Amino acid sequence: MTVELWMRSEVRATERRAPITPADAAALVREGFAVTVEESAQRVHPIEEYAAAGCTVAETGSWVDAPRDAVVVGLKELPDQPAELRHRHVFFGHAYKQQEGAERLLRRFDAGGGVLLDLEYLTDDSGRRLAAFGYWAGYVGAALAVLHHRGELDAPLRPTSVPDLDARLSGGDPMSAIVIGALGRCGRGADRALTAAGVTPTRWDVAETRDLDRPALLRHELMVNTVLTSAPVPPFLRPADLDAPERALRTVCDVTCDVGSPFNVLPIYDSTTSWEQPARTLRDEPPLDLIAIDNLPSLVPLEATEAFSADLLPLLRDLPRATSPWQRCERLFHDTVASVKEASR
Ligand SMILES: NC(=O)c1ccc[n+]([C@@H]2O[C@H](COP(=O)([O-])OP(=O)(O)OC[C@H]3O[C@@H](n4cnc5c(N)ncnc54)[C@H](O)[C@@H]3O)[C@@H](O)[C@H]2O)c1
Repeated sequence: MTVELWMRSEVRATERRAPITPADAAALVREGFAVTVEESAQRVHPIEEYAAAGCTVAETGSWVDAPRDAVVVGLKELPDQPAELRHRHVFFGHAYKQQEGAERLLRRFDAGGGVLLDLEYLTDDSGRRLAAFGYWAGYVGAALAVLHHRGELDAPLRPTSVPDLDARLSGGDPMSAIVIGALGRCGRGADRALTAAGVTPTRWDVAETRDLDRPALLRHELMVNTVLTSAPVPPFLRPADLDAPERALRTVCDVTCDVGSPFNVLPIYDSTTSWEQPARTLRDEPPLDLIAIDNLPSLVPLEATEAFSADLLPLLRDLPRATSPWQRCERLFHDTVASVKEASR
């Protein structure tokens, strides 16, 4: 049976990324998938490249009328309509941690008989995420931190490319920097940006923070946090640490952006920063600025799309066989919908 994948247009006008590149769409078509791609005003790859890859081109937003069996693939939020969702949807739903609008989204699926296969929960048997944007998030976060630290970051931020950022990073003055969460995806991306800037960072991961040496941390001029924790750990920095006389730290980039979460390792600020205002002053004298942008990979849409699509391609190939990552996703969806309904009884 032919499986139909329907890549929808993203709702947000600033979202230039896509889950599947034209080259990977071509591979899927060669392997017998029917791939439909909606037109999109902002997607980084033009629709002509998808058409040349053998995809059927459809109008923006036409997934609502797609055949019932089509699997609708996207990245970020769905539009508010229709009220009932009939299809299987693959995207980041942000619907399982009681986020704003989560219950309404789950009820739309329940009403239409559709299923959310949430990309965030597509994991291997050990719980590790299989398709993620982390590497380029860490790269952009560290790049912005270096440029800000040098007084070279212009606002508002606009989508750019890795070669452009690499060129802007090269040739500056040396600085001391630390990456925490250095062994992870974002951490390795941060390392790449710092290397492009001629900086060799101190690299900390779980082993180095077990017995946390805050004074050592504060002796770095620049810090990039890329930790992913699922259990509370002592904060790396608390507000009082920012007033320590030995603080050399001037720029913090919190790629993790767990603000408000009980697992937040940087409870030194209470709201994220943005493309319009990427940096916020936390202390005046000596200065300390924060960058905490929660949509970093969208700033390098081409590289982010290519890396994500490479992760997703083997998983899409497995979709017809309902392998264990997909089964886990589907089970989680049904369990969460059941508990939402139970809670409102
Ligand atoms: N700001 C953005 O735009 C953006 C984009 C993508 C991901 N993220 C976030 O970045 C974070 C990292 O994502 P990832 O894909 O790199 O995760 P990952 O699992 O690949 O890496 C996380 C790293 O943190 C380390 N770690 C965990 N606890 C630690 C501790 N107590 N001390 C030191 N190191 C510790 C882990 O060992 C691992 O190496 C996540 O919270 C993710 O949601 C943010």
